[in-house]
Amino acid sequence: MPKTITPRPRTAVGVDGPLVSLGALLREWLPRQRWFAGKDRPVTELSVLSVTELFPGCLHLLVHASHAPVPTPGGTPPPGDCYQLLLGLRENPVPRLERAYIGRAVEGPLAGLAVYDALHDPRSANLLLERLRQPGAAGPLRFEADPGAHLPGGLPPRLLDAEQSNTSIVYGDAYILKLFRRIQPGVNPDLEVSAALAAQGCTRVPAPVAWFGTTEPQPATLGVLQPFLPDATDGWTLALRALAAGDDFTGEARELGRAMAEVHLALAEAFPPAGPGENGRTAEAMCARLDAAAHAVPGLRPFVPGLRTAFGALATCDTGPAAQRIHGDLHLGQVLRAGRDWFVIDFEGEPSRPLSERRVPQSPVRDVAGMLRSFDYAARQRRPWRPEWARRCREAFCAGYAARAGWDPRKKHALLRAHETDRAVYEVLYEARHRPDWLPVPMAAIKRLAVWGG
Ligand SMILES: Nc1ncnc2c1ncn2[C@@H]1O[C@H](COP(=O)(O)OP(=O)(O)O)[C@@H](O)[C@H]1O
Ligand SMILES: O=P(O)(O)O[C@H]1O[C@H](CO)[C@@H](O[C@H]2O[C@H](CO)[C@@H](O)[C@H](O)[C@H]2O)[C@H](O)[C@H]1O
Repeated sequence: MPKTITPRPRTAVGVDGPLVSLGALLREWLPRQRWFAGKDRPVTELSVLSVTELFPGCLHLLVHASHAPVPTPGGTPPPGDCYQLLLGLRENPVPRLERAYIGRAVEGPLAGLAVYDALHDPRSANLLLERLRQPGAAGPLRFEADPGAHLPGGLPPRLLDAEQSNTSIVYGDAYILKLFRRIQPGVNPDLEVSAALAAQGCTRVPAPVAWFGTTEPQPATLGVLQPFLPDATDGWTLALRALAAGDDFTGEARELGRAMAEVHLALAEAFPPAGPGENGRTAEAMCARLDAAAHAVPGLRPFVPGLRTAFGALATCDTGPAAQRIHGDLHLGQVLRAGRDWFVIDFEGEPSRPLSERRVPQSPVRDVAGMLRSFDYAARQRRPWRPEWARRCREAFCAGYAARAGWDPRKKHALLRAHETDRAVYEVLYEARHRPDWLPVPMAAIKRLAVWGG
């Protein structure tokens, strides 16, 4: 069962804690947030795991949202998730913070105060940067910085309003702070991997300059500050632009393949290799994920037998490239092009998987499959959809990858197909939960992948 930070007894909001007043507000507000993972299951209880006054008028909270357990094949989903919140408290709602307004506390010691998401407030964002500039402790929170980094103060903050799994603030177009929203115990691979790659001398990944975490109720990473690439455009935007203009994207795709191979080589240097992947175990895990996804998304059920053949073929094929640390959630939105160079960001892995699982070495083919799926997503953004455009980008990406990695993903047919299928299954679940309008995109791939040879 995925690990999550779980509540201790007697701290439940609405029981007798000092935050008695926030329970009702958060219960209504949390499920509406893009980053809230349990949208498909009602919240049965909210508990406050830790509260720290970060500065006057700003509370840092770790909150656990419990859900009624739903038995599914492949395991019971976690009873809930832990989320990081920064809450601003003011006497009166501030008009310019209207979008961030959560509500007015009606009971308890905070009664009468206006409560809002403090990350929208430039004053709180500034104070947070100041905290990162001065490493040290605040209650259970620990702020740390790269000793070689000299962070300037007074950089104007700007909240990114991209649809994200987390929340990011850009400071003066020089740094970007990502606050993880869904918190699991342990070091977050986004910090762990980017720090290891920086130590390795890999310049394709922005190196962390400061970060913070908590020691309670269990050690966990809460946020990472990295250099911001001001003139960068993400691969998704570039791909859609090329499609709209009828432009070829194969040159970019080839370069991207090369860049990704370089990152994989650096990752293999930075973390001990794990030996040949065990395809049988990987196939079993893929089958279990398929069953769980089909349980949650009925539209997937007719395709299960066909999809299983891809996993069956994996179980009996050659081992393939050694398992190693990988990106884990690679798609066009995770790569940035600045000038002629591609950079790779967000090494967090698939947000719905337990951290421990995301840190396990996996086949690099998984990342290749993620990017191939992304070309398909992009090509389906236009009508009529452009299968030829996607096919050529996929070829070019693999060719660029092969030129640098020394092995060609196209020659690992069964491995690639199984990982692409597993990734499409993940996408079906992701879209069903977060963006039901997008569900037809991965479902189209599912229909294709369920037919052997398709
Ligand atoms: N170092 C950076 N430089 C420029 N833009 C960045 C950088 N890091 C992230 N971004 C922008 O922020 C967006 C969200 O970042 P990401 O790490 O993918 O967050 P999430 O995990 O919430 O999806 C990216 O799509 C990109 O546009
Ligand atoms: O960027 P995140 O780490 O939050 O990743 C999650 O959200 C992505 C969408 O924003 C999702 O990616 C899927 O949609 C993309 C287009 O928006 C497409 O390029 C990807 O190929 C597709 O997987 C990702 O799966 C999810 O983990």
